[in-house]
Parts: sequence; C-alpha cells; structure tokens
Amino acid sequence: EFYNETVAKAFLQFYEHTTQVVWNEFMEATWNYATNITKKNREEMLHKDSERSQHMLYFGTRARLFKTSRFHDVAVKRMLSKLQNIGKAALPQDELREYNKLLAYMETTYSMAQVCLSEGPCLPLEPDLQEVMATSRDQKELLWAWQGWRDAVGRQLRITFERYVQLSNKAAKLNGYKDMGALWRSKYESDSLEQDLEQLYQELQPLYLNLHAYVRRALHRHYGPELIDPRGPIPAHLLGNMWSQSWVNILDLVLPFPRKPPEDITKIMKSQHWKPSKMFEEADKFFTSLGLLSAPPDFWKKSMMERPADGREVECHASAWDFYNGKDFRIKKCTEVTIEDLLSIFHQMGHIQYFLQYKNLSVIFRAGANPAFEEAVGSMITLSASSHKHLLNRGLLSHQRQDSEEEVNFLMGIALEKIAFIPFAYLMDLFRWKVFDGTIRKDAYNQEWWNLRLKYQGLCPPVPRTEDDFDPGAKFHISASMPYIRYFISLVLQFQFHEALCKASGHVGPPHRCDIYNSKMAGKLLEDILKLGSSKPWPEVLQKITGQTEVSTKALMTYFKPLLNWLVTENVRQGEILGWPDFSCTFEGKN
Ligand SMILES: CC(=O)N[C@@H](CC(=O)O)C(=O)NC[C@H](CC1(C(=O)N[C@@H](Cc2ccc(O)cc2)C(=O)O)CCCC1)C(=O)O
Ligand SMILES: [Zn+2]
Repeated sequence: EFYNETVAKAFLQFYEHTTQVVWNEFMEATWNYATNITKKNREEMLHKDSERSQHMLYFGTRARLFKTSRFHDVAVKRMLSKLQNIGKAALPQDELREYNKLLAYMETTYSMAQVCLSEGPCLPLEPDLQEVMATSRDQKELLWAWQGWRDAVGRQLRITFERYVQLSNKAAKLNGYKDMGALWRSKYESDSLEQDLEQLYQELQPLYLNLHAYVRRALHRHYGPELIDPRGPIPAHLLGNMWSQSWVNILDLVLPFPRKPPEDITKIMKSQHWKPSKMFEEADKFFTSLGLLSAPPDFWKKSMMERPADGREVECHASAWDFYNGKDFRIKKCTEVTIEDLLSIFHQMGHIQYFLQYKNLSVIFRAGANPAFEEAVGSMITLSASSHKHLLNRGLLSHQRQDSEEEVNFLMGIALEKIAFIPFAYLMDLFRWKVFDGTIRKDAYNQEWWNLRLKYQGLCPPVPRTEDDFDPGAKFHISASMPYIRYFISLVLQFQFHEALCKASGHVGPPHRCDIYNSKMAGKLLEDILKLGSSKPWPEVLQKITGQTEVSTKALMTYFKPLLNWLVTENVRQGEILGWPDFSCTFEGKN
C-alpha cells in the first residue's frame, strides 16, 4: 500500500495528530530548562527530547517507504520528503543521549559563564561584559573582557566540540548526507547555494572594504599607531562588540559629521520611563498597524521579558518560541532599556508574527520558506522602525528635519550594524562547513578560525592565540549548534523585502526614509507570504513578495548608495588603502 496516496494521507493525518502533543511537551521542557537551569529541569528536557526523537524516528523511517513518484498531491510529496529528514534522531539511543548531553553542556557553559575581576564581582555576558565592550574606550579593559570571555567559554568547549562534530556527522550520514554541513545547507533546496553565496559576498565586498578602511582610520586617530596599523587588520577588541559582528557602539568614534551627533535614543527611552513590557507592546503595535496579528494572551502571560530577579540561572540569549499548539508563543529575553534592545525586540517579534501566520498549517510546514526568510521578516520591520521618520513619529526623536550631513550620519549608524555584519555572518558557517567536511582539522580549529577572521573581516586577535583556545565557541550560535548562514542571506533579503513593502505602501524617495508603519497594503503583501510557511519552494514565495525569484543585492546597494559615495570620496581624500596588505596585528609585529 506504499503506492497508495490515500494511505499516505492517512499516515500524515496520524502524524499530525500525535506530533502536536509530543512537540508541545518538548518545547515546554526546553523552555523550563532555559528559564531555570537546574539539574532536574535538564533531566526532564533530555527525557522529552528522546521522546521527540523516537517519535521522529518512527515516522521518518515509515515516510521513507512511500513510493511518491506517481502521487498527484504535491503537498503530500513535500510533506513526506520533509518528514524523512530527522536529524539527530537517526542516532542510536546511547549516542543520541550522549549527543544531547554535550549539546546541553555547551549551551549551559555559555549561558552560565562569567569573568571575574581580580578582587570583587564576577560579570556575566549580559548585560555586564556586553556593556564593557560597548562603552569602554580603554583598550586594556576591553582586552580584559575580550580575553576573559574566551578563556571562560571557548577554552571550556573545545574537547566537547570535537565530539559534537563526530556525532553530528554520524547523524548527517544516517540521514543520507555526506556531513552535517550538507544537511544544514539542504534547508535551502539549492544545488548552487555555495556559489550563489560567494557571488553575493563578492558583490558586497566594496561596501565592506570602504567601511573597514574608514573605521580603521578613525580608530587609528583614537587609539594611536601603536595599536592600529593603517594598512593592517583591526584588533578584534576595539569594535564595540564581543565578536566584532556589529560596530554600532563605536558610532561616536567614527561619526562622519561629529558636530551633528544623533540624539541618544536610549537616554530618551529612560527619561520617558520605558519598561521592557512597553518595548514589546511597541513592537506589537507595529505589526497590528500593518493589519497583521497581535501577540495572543499566552505571549504576554508566559514570556520572560527580563532577567529574573530571584537569582535563577537562565539562558539570556534572546529567542522566540513556538509551542506548536496554535496559541502558545513566547519570547525569552534579558531585556535592557536601550535602543539596541528595542530594535532586537522588533526582530524577535518578527519570528512571533511568522509563527502566528502559519499556525494553522500542518506542523510539517510550520517554518519559514527557508531559515533566512524567518530572519529577514523581523529585520525588515526593524529597517522601518529605525528610520528617522518612524522614531520621530513615535516620540523617540525631537529634531524634525534631517539635513544631508545628518542623513550620512544616520546611514553610517545603519551601516555599522548591517555592513559590518556581512563578513562575520558569512564566515560563521564557512568555518563550520569546513569543520564538518574535514577540511579544517581539530588541531587547527583556532588557527583556521583566525585565518577566516583575517581574510573576510580584516580583523586580528589582540593577543596571541594557541590551539588551547577555541574562540569560535565563544559565540552563542556555535555553542548552541545553531546554523548562521541564514543571517547572511537575511542581510540581503531584508532589503529586498523592505524595497517591495515600501513600494506597496506607496513610499516615494530614498529607501532609508521609508517607514511602512500603518500601511495595510504592505501588511497584506507580507501576510500572504507568511501564511505559506514552508509549504512552497522559497523562490516561489520570494516572487510573490518582490516579483523576482533570485536573492539580489541591488536593494541593499541602493539603500547605502549615498553612504558609499561619501565613504569612497573620504577614503580617496585620506589616501586610504582598501584591505589589509599588512596582515598581522601590531603585537605580532613587535615580537
Ligand atoms: C527557539 C529558537 O531558537 N528560535 C529562534 C528563531 C527561530 O528559529 O524561530 C531564535 O529566537 N533564535 C535566536 C536569535 C536571537 C538573536 C540572534 O542571535 N541574532 C544573531 C544575528 C543577528 C544579529 C543582528 C541582528 O540585527 C539580527 C540578527 C546574533 O546576535 O548573532 C539575538 C539578537 C537578535 C536575534 C534570533 O532571533 O535569530
Ligand atoms: Zn531571528
């Protein structure tokens, strides 16, 4: 009966019915652990994870038996093929238990790590070490936090990570993939993914090289020639972020027109007594203004919007959760009242909106058209929310007009978030794909990581690194085994979406002045694709929203055109070298 489409449909109905309960219980147990890290909650989570894996194994192996080539219903074929990819559930019981334990160990080590001052308190990453990296201008203090974090996390994870790679690849092979990198890439249903990504990166490189050269000059002015080589890479601890992935926090050092500094929105939020709940309400209002759905009662009742005050150990890295019962959706975030956190909440609420829009689909299709779509929705809304027009309209700014110099300052702020992020978002999985396919061997993990950090980001470590270090492990997504290329693709997609929705909203003028807030037309366009979840191939979904079937950097380049013009002029005036022909950090030059 494996040729019989009716039998297949009944099989999928049975799967649908049993899955909601199994996945809901698994999400509850994982949530309980992430918001209260105790041994008991860890055991309960591991137990629920193995139940979910057994359920996936049962249905995944049976889905493989159906001969779907002559089936008529495309959705049935798509569901059965998605069911067959069961990830780690393909591992034998004992190895799956070991795998889940090491995943929990890596993520928990990251979440609980602190860096202790010689005498006195120990500082966690959020908010304390992030605060130091964002606000300190003392390179010794920055180095202390940068190195301390990598000693406290990266070093502890190296051995576990080596075993994680082995078991990941074994699971991937059991699913029919050559390694875990191939399994991760399969989510994009494209056999030219790596070439396409390299093409996108090449198109964006001129933007990055000009920003890098300009920022390096500004840091050279501030920190002096003993720290910054104007023809070399930038030391990784000076860019305002623990991973140098976003440079927004050094905007004050690099402002093109320093006599026209932007208003301090964090200060305005604090003076207006913003609370975390108000920040979430503000983001929710944006979505309802588009005619989209508001977060349901369970969201407001069950989310964790602040670090708990009762001393509980929690995982502070923000995340959005679908509990697969059509009514329970939550965000977990240790929110601080800052503009950076407000914009990050817009991103998170984008995930919630996707969950809400596809909640009536089969559970198999409750995901983004591809993982980058999930990321791009919230980030695209954030482009409108961070526009001068929107912030002024919401009472977070008071200067009515923005003259052309203030506009360059504004675009610099957005570029320090988005353009600085390009090479980081690209190299994170370039590194892991090479680790999974064996190109990068474990005795060179750290050296190879820094080779990529130099090649793509033009960064160097501020102190010598050895293979006792494991710097990639100091980034959440690597300790949490969360793929990252979705963010690189989202960087390009979000500007394509922004351009499409701005057009739908009737916006005329430069894209950085567009705010789709209150546009029901833009909302409708977005709603129609979110409702599809992962039920259709993503090029079809992209075409519905933008009219194109290809990911294209054109919209991003248009958005930053005024800034690129300014940067090129400025760099030529300064006689800057684009790139880093001197390829080492100053300390390496010394000894
Ligand atoms: C249950 C679960 O895991 N759910 C998933 C969502 C899902 O898969 O359904 C989820 O919530 N993932 C967490 C992750 C959180 C954040 C993040 O980690 N961001 C990246 C990259 C980046 C950087 C700048 C930026 O503006 C936007 C993104 C980083 O900070 O490096 C934290 C800050 C914002 C987004 C997220 O929301 O993507
Ligand atoms: Zn996200």
